[in-house]
Amino acid sequence: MEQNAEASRRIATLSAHLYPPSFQGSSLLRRSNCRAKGGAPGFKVAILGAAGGIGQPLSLLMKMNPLVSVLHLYDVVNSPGVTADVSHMDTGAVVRGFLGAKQLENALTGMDLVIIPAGIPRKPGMTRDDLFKINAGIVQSLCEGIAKCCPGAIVNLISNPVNSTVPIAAEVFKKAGTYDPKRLLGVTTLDVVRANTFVAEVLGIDPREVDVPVVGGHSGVTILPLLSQVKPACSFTSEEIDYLTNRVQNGGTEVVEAKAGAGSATLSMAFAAAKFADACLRGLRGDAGIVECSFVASQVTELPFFATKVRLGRSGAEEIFPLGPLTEYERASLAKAKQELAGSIEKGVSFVCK
Ligand SMILES: NC(=O)C1=CN([C@@H]2O[C@H](COP(=O)(O)OP(=O)(O)OC[C@H]3O[C@@H](n4cnc5c(N)ncnc54)[C@H](O)[C@@H]3O)[C@@H](O)[C@H]2O)C=CC1
Ligand SMILES: O=C([O-])CC(=O)C(=O)O
Repeated sequence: MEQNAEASRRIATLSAHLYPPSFQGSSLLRRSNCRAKGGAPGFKVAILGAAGGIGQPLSLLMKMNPLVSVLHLYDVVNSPGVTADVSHMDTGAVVRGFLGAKQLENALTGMDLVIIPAGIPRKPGMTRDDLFKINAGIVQSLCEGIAKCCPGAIVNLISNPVNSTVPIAAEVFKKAGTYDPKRLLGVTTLDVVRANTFVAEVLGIDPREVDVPVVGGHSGVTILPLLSQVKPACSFTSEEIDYLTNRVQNGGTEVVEAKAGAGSATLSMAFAAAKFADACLRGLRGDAGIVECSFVASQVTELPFFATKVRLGRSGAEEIFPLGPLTEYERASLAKAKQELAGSIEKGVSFVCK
């Protein structure tokens, strides 16, 4: 019996490779299903926008994550190539590729975690809000697919402007009757990653030892590093506070300008997204004490969405931590952040509710 099963598994694997790597037919699915049965236990993760500047290195990093058993790579272009490439890595996750809107539902069905880096990036001179026109519609249609095919999945939203795309996603889920605020997380990890790096440089220590809470949102003055709450405990001069706050707030623009028209942060963003996704998966597994900053539905301020530290658990963002004591400088920055955030959130909400 066992020998027969093993023989048919091998034949299925071989015959799947006789077909061109077309993503239209069922040959790919047959091959994947065959391998999935023997796959490692773990979570099912989809990346939407997997062939992009962020999507490709993120696909690589998620294929390396031992908590991932199945990895679905979806894009409107080039996903077959990225899938073939990543699928040759000898790690546990089974990789399947999906191309174009007709395959979105198959890409999403059964997923535990959906990561969304789909959408256009900035060029020099643009703000993140300039991306709204195109990215709002992309996020809306992808979230409609999530509501239909995997309404219980955790969603990690990367597409900019995050301050507006997270409210868009929330409205789509509300309309579909599937909204669970705990499961919708805007990814602001890159702000924390940058803050840790820049603070470590100033302090002359290893960035892996530094933890800077970054609150507010993910654009310009809405990005607020709380330098009074850095771990390990330390103090900064007012010049250092100005320098660090500005550098973290403009980290994205620094990369956009350095890339000179070739896009925005992709590699550091893939690193940050993989770090955040791993934290979400460890939370889903039931690990205790998983805390990350994220832009979520929140009652920490009067705004409906705000980034603060959240505790990640089996159902997503299970606890949202308050801001903690702020300095006068931070209180003034918070007021500016809230003013800009309010407009960006409203813009996202009215895009869906218009
Ligand atoms: N949250 C954050 O901290 C950060 C967010 N971003 C944002 O991430 C987004 C992606 O950036 P990059 O990867 O550099 O851009 P990219 O242009 O290199 O890749 C985007 C990918 O999305 C795909 N795409 C477009 N429409 C799609 C749809 N309807 N369904 C699925 N895929 C679709 C494209 O085909 C492309 O492969 C941008 O909006 C960017 O601003 C970038 C860096 C940091
Ligand atoms: O700056 C951009 O456009 C991309 C981004 O969000 C970042 O790098 O933080």
